[in-house]
Amino acid sequence: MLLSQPYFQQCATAYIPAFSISCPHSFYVSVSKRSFISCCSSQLQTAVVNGTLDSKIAERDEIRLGLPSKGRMAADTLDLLKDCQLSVKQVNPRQYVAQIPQLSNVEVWFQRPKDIVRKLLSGDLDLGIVGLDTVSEYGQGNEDLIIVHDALDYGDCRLSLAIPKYGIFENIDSLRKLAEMPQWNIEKPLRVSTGFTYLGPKFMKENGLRHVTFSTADGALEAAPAMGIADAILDLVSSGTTLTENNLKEIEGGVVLESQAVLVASRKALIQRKGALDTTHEILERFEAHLRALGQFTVTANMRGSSAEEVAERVLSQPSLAGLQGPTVCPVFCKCDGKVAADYYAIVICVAKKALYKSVQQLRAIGGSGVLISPLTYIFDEETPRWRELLSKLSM
Ligand SMILES: Nc1ncnc2c1ncn2[C@@H]1O[C@H](COP(=O)(O)OP(=O)(O)OP(=O)(O)O)[C@@H](O)[C@H]1O
Ligand SMILES: O=P(O)(O)OC[C@H]1O[C@H](OP(=O)(O)OP(=O)(O)O)[C@H](O)[C@@H]1O
Ligand SMILES: [Mg+2]
Repeated sequence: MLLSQPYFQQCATAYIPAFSISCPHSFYVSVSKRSFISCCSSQLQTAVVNGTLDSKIAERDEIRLGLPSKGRMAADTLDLLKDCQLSVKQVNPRQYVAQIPQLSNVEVWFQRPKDIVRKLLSGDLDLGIVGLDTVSEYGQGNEDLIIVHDALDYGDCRLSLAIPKYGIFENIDSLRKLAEMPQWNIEKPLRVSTGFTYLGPKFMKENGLRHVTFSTADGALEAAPAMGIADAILDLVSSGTTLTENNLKEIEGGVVLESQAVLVASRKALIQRKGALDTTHEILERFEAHLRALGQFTVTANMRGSSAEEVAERVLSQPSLAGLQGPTVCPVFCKCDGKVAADYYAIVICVAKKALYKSVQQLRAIGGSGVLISPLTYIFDEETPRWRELLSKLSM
C-alpha cells in the first residue's frame, strides 16, 4: 500500500531521509523534507460552490500572501513559516516581495499589518497573517474576511480599557462601575483615547455606555490620562508593564478582544482564484501539524511482558500514558537457543509536555525502562477540524 504512493517510493530509493513519519501504530517511513506534506494531504475534492459572489476578482496567476513588514509580528511570522518548512526567501529586508520556494504559486508581499487587512478587502492580497485585533479593527466585520487559523500561538495580547488608579477612579474596578459614575453626561462625556476607532465605539455601545467620546492617537496612549487629554485609554496590553508604569489599571469587563496571530483569507479569493483553496489547505495543514506537535513529546520505552495486549493494558492503566490514540506496542525479537521470540516490547506514545515527568514516573511504575524522549516535529491528523470549518464557512 505504501509503495503505491510516489513519495514513499522516492524516499525508499533516491532521497536522503530527513523526517520519519509514524502513523498511529502501523508503520514508519522516512521522507524528504520537500515532499512530506504530500504524503499527508489528501487530494482535495472538487468543491461545489453554493451562492454567487457579487464581483469578479482581478486576474493573476499567483496567490498573494501578506506578511507583516515590521513590528513585533514580523520576525515571529517568518519563524512560524520556517518551522513549517515554508521558509520565505527575501533577498533584502527592504524588498517587499518575496518567495516561498515550497509553494511555487505563492507570492509573499510584506506590508504593514493594517494594510494587509485593507488589501485583502480590496482584492490585492488573497491570504495574510496578522493579529486578530488588526483583522477586527480594519476588517470591521466584513464578510469577505475569513479566519482560517485563529490561534497561531504568538502575538498574544488583549485590547483592553484602562483607567487611572488615582483620583475619581480610585475605587472603580469594573466597566459597570465606570458606566455608573455620575461624572459622565452629554456635556461632559468619558473621554477615551485609542487607535481602535471602530472597535472602541462598538464595544462601548454594546455595553451600554452612552456618554463617551473618542480621540485618536497612534502611540504612547498611556500618557493621555496624566496629560489631561483623556479619562481612559483603549489599547493593546500584553505584559501590562506599560499600564503599571503609567499608573493605569484594567477593569473587570473591560477586555474588548483577546488577540493572537491568525491566518486570514479573502473569501472571494478562496472561491474564485485558481489554486487558492489548495494552497490554503496546505498552509493550514502545515500550521496545524506544527502547532499540535509543539505541545507534545514522543516517548519510547522498553517493557517486558507476556504479549503485546498485556503490555498495552498495563500502559493504558496509567492516566498519562494514553498517547494520541493509544500506545504503539511493538515486539522486539531476539534469537535464543536457535529460536526467534519476542523478548520484550517497545512502546511508543505521545505525551503532553506538561505531563512529561508524571508520564516517566508512571512508565517506570509499570516496568518501563530505557525511556527515550524526543521532540515531535509535526502531528498530522487525518483531517484538520479547521479545514472542515473553512469549507463550511465557504458553504462547500
Ligand atoms: N504589547 C503589544 N502591543 C502591541 N501589539 C502587540 C502587543 N503584543 C502583541 N501585539 C500584536 O502585534 C501587532 C503589531 O503590533 P506593532 O506595534 O508591532 O505593529 P503596528 O502596531 O502595526 O506598528 P505601529 O505601532 O508602529 O503602528 C498588534 O496588532 C498585535 O496583534
Ligand atoms: O503590556 P505591555 O507589554 O507593556 O505592552 C503594551 C504596549 O505595547 C504597545 O505599544 P508599542 O510598543 O507597540 O508602541 P507604540 O505605542 O508606539 O505602538 C501597546 O500600544 C502598549 O503601549
Ligand atoms: Mg504598536
